[in-house]
Amino acid sequence: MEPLPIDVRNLQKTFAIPRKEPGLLGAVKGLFKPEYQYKTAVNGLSFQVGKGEVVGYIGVNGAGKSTTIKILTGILAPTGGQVRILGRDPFKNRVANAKDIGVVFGQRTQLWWDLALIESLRLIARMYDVPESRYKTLLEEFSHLLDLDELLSKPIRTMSLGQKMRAELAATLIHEPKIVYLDEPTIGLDIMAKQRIRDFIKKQSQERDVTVLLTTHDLGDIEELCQRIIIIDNGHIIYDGQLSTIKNHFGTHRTITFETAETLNTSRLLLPKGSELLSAEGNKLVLKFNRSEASASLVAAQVMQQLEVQDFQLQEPDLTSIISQIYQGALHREKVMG
Ligand SMILES: Nc1ncnc2c1ncn2[C@@H]1O[C@H](COP(=O)(O)OP(=O)(O)OP(=O)(O)O)[C@@H](O)[C@H]1O
Repeated sequence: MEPLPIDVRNLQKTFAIPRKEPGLLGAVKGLFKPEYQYKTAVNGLSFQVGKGEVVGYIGVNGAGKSTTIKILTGILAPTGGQVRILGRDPFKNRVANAKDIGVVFGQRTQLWWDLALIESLRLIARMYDVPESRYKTLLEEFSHLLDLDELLSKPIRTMSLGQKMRAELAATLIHEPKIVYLDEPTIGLDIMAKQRIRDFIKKQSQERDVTVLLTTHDLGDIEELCQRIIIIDNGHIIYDGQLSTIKNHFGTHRTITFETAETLNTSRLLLPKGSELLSAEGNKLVLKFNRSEASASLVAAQVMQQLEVQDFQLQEPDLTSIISQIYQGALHREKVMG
């Protein structure tokens, strides 16, 4: 049986930070008899990620996300528990592990600043022993998907943020890693650039079975790419499960927008049970309803009995507000099944 891409059991990382007394005397004392204070960044994490899965790894600043990624990529050694990446210990087998993984840190580049992108890509392909013909095929594919044609001859230092990120993704995937860790891949980008990057990531996971662990504060990334999310808080996992479960549980209200044939006169409109009027302007009517009291089909049917409706749309609950409720402790107050 193939080993799991990511297998984390009871992972723990405690940093020992030297405590320094003030002044020169303190510095000298610290040299001979250092005292430490301890910070546990991750505490008892367990999760597994399968082949081709795209998992959103989210939490507030300082929750422990970067520490986890650093351990999974083999940069840091854990202080407790066990990590296996494709069956290996990533810290003890850093070289072998590096061949199978790709890492993108949103604000840092791993490319050579002064080299043209094409030269960086060629170097990386050579470092990883990518066969020439395979390299050519991938370069062509990535150029098309990430619109790299005009960038290939440009040095990284002359690129805009969005161009750099496209270059970075190409460089990360040119050796066809099985697992990719993406830390804020769309940070600071405009909507078009974000979309291109999300499409690229989606394609890599769907067509090449690349496993993706995605750290982001951009819930649009999560919404478009992840079916499953892991939420981490203060070093602990507080939720690991389907995004849809969280949405259904916390998104108690939905909105439904109707377009009517004639200009609205709401004075005689009888609002369906469990719904309230959000707005009525021209021929657009927006109602909000509580999902535990009414269903979309009932609300729609009752409105359509009274008005000539040409079209209507149901809006999904807004993920941003749901996640912020969870960050504020909503999960501690309720039990949600993953
Ligand atoms: N090298 C270190 N030495 C001491 N403490 C550290 C170290 N690295 C991280 N920490 C602490 O561990 C905790 C978790 O940090 P981590 O960077 O993993 O969080 P994060 O979820 O990635 O946050 P962000 O979203 O801000 O990147 C924080 O309290 C942080 O201060």
